[in-house]
Amino acid sequence: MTRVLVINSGSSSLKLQIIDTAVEAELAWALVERIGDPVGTLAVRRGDLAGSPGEESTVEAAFPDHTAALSRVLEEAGRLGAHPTDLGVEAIGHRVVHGGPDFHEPVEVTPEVEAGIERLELLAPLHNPANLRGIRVARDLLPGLPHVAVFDTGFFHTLPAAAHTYAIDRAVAKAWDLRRYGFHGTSHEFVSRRTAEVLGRPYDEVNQIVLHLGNGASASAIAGGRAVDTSMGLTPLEGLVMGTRPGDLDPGLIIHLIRDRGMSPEDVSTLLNRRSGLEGLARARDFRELLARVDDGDRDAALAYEVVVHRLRRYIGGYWAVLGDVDAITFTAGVGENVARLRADVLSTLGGWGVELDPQANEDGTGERIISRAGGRVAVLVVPTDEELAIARACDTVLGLGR
Ligand SMILES: Nc1ncnc2c1ncn2[C@@H]1O[C@H](COP(=O)(O)OP(=O)(O)O)[C@@H](O)[C@H]1O
Ligand SMILES: CC(=O)OP(=O)(O)O
Ligand SMILES: [Mg+2]
Repeated sequence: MTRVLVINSGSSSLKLQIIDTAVEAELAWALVERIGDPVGTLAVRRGDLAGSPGEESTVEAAFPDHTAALSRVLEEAGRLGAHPTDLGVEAIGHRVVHGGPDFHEPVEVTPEVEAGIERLELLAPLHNPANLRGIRVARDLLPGLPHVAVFDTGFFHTLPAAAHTYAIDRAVAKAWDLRRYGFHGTSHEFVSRRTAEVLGRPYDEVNQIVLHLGNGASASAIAGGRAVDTSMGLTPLEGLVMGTRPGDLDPGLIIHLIRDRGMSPEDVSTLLNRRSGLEGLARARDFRELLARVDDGDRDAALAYEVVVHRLRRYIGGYWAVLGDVDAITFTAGVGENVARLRADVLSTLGGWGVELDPQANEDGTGERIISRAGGRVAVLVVPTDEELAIARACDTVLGLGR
């Protein structure tokens, strides 16, 4: 039996799962949101253990920081009989967003690894500081267990040079490791492997475009199992329009704001990381709120939606040309899995390229499925991502637990 606690620490959230990797079952699950706000929420659920029904506990309270959030999760989990110690957890796996030039594969966290993750905080300010906090808090509260870091950038380590190179002075790029790294790689790999399995084809024979549309959003082009392009770059700012980030923009805009408009680099970082995307265009906190406002006739929301659709089409078209031929387009993550209307709108111009949705499968189905018309040239799928399961499997491999 191999049991792993997986921790995905966000800037203001904490997601946990205890997974039995031998049977790939989820034994417990927890989510804390709005850490640092006056009132946050916590939900803990115990899985269906040995036939006994799962139980859930929800709490509204202030969680001043990640330590407070994790200790409360452990307390509630203990009440439900789902404390990591009760469940015999042997290792803790962490999602770490930026692996920089040094980390490509999942690794056991040593003091050197921790220092490396800390050095990368500047490049992923929404993510790496929280990831590191998650590692430290978990070590304090659950001493004696090995920790494994799994990097979002790992899967994109093998991008061809043409796709990862910024066309700037090579010496500058080399001195500071400035290149496109790509993120959400754990998800793109998991989802693209599942896509091939659902289609019943060998992974290395399928050309695919994966659209991971969550709070952060990214696209990837995968040719026969190898990522050949992805939309995020040196940082998770580049590419698609996201919840609070703009995706692609002219770097001249940043120079202009700092040099001519009196903004500090810190102001610009806040603008681009927290006050752009859906939030900046329409003051929408998330995609559900955006859609509700579009339906109410809100013009800012309608424009934001159009910008999202336009950008997605541009990436799909670009990746099609990079791949030469596309077998499958797969949607995943919170928005990609749940918003049928966005999937239909984005693909509506691609009928001539052999992309045709089955409206019923798109709108009424749930979970993992093919949503294109039977017999069409290009398969379109929804595949729920499971970064936690992928991280738990990586822990097994790194620590040799399953043997
Ligand atoms: N049923 C739904 N309908 C519309 N949007 C949804 C739905 N469920 C989740 N979302 C959207 O998904 C996004 C969060 O996706 P998720 O993959 O959980 O992001 P992250 O992991 O980055 O926090 C939010 O914009 C949320 O509004
Ligand atoms: C890299 C990234 O943007 O992650 P998330 O979607 O969790 O914010
Ligand atoms: Mg996510």
